[in-house]
Amino acid sequence: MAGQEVDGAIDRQSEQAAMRRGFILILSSPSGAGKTSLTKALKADKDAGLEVSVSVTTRPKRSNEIAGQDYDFIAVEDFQRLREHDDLLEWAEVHGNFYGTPLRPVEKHLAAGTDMIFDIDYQGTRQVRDKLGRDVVTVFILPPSMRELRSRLERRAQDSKETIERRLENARVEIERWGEYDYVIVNEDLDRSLAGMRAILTAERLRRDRQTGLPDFVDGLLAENAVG
Ligand SMILES: Nc1ncnc2c1ncn2[C@@H]1O[C@H](COP(=O)(O)OP(=O)(O)OP(=O)(O)O)[C@@H](O)[C@H]1O
Ligand SMILES: Nc1nc2c(ncn2[C@@H]2O[C@H](COP(=O)(O)O)[C@@H](O)[C@H]2O)c(=O)[nH]1
Repeated sequence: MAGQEVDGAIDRQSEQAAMRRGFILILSSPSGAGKTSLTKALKADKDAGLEVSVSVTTRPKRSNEIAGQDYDFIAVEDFQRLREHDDLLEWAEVHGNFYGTPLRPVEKHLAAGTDMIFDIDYQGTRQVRDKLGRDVVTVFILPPSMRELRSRLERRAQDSKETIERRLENARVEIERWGEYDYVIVNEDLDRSLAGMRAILTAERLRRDRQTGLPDFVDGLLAENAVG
């Protein structure tokens, strides 16, 4: 019996040590640098423990996209309604279309202590950082070269020639925002970039101020020491 109580105390201490506040990991980059590829790879990796935010957009669906999974594709009037009702955590006009992050799922996941990943532009990143401060971790993804960026957009073969040119023209303005981010990854090799993302996740999860159970855990440790 005494042994079980001791085991129970240890279990409770482990639970306290594991308690954490959830955070939002934001990825931004010029179009084609690899945010979606990295986000999908992390989503597929159950060990990463990340919920992916599904944005709403007024952009037309690409042939390889699934509505409700890649985006919720909505009309401009519906987008305006979401904005007016404060249903978006952030929103921006990017490459001539509107994009926004629905607020409710974010509130739900963060309250449950689940970390989330956002693929959003620098304008949205500023809004989320202003609202949520230290619960936000930001990563900027750079392409290895502008030539490779163009080649990735062309190889993806999902946008018209005009759309690709417009995105490449906007790339300079976006790249110039790199200094506003906590971490920067040059996405040359996808596996190496993924390893970098996992390292960021691990380090951020170990931050002292995110481990909300630590004070009780340490109290337990010290009490144990006093007895023993
Ligand atoms: N490290 C890499 N090496 C080679 N190709 C890559 C790499 N990372 C991504 N790609 C390819 O480049 C293309 C663009 O990648 P992706 O769609 O992930 O970019 P993105 O940053 O999400 O773009 P957008 O902002 O337009 O959504 C895709 O075809 C993807 O397979
Ligand atoms: N501010 C926001 N930006 C977003 C959101 N969802 C996507 N994006 C950004 O838009 C561009 C283009 O994306 P694409 O899928 O059309 O290629 C890219 O920079 C995304 O990061 C959002 O909810 N808010």
